[in-house]
Amino acid sequence: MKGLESYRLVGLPDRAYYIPDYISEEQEQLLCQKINSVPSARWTVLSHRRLQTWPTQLLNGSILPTSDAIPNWLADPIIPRTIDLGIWSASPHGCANHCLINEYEPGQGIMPHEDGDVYYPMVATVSLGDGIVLDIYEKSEAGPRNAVYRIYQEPRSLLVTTDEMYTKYLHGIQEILIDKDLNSEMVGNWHLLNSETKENIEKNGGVLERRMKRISLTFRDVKTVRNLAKFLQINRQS
Ligand SMILES: O=C(O)CCC(=O)C(=O)O
Ligand SMILES: [Fe+2]
Repeated sequence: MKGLESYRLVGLPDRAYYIPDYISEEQEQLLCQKINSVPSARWTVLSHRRLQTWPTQLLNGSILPTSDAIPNWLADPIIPRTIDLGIWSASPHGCANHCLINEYEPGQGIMPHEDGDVYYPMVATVSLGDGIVLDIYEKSEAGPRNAVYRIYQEPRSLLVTTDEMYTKYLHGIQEILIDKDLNSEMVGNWHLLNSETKENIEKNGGVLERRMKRISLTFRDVKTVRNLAKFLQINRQS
């Protein structure tokens, strides 16, 4: 893998990076197997997607109540590679300590939103299964907005967003079965996509049907960590 700067998305606000084929097909399959073999209680089922939270859910939506690491089956080789790329070099723990696994059926998505200041402003997203378009929106008080940028996430890719891309823009995935207008002008990471992906999209006139489940692994560094076991001990002693 080359240095991070070779994967920079130009023409988009500062900063985003896209690395195709970040993991292998074997690694993708193993991850899918593991994700699907956890106890069903591990899934939080929402109306438009379901998700797993590792190593555990946040307390009050802001505190990671454990110093346990993300399990190896989920962390390897993804996190060590992100560390090698230097993306956590300025983050509070120098590493991702939290991962959300989102699963979308074809036609499902996530409303435009921002991830907020609970996390160090950096997200590393690995995609599994189907490809999908991530839309980037300007923050606006006024009604419906159109995406200002679009990023096509291929399976096995890594997308990194940070700085203004994290703090000043919203991101979302439309709840549609067919992504349209996919071309070099509309898709901010077009130059970094696999040539087969581009040929396939061009052959279909810039249109792609979502046919399979898509799973995203979003790695972040939660700023506040409390070791709850220790905390309870101290409280019991006092
Ligand atoms: O699935 C994705 O790529 C985006 C997920 C997301 O925005 C989130 O979990 O906050
Ligand atoms: Fe998000």
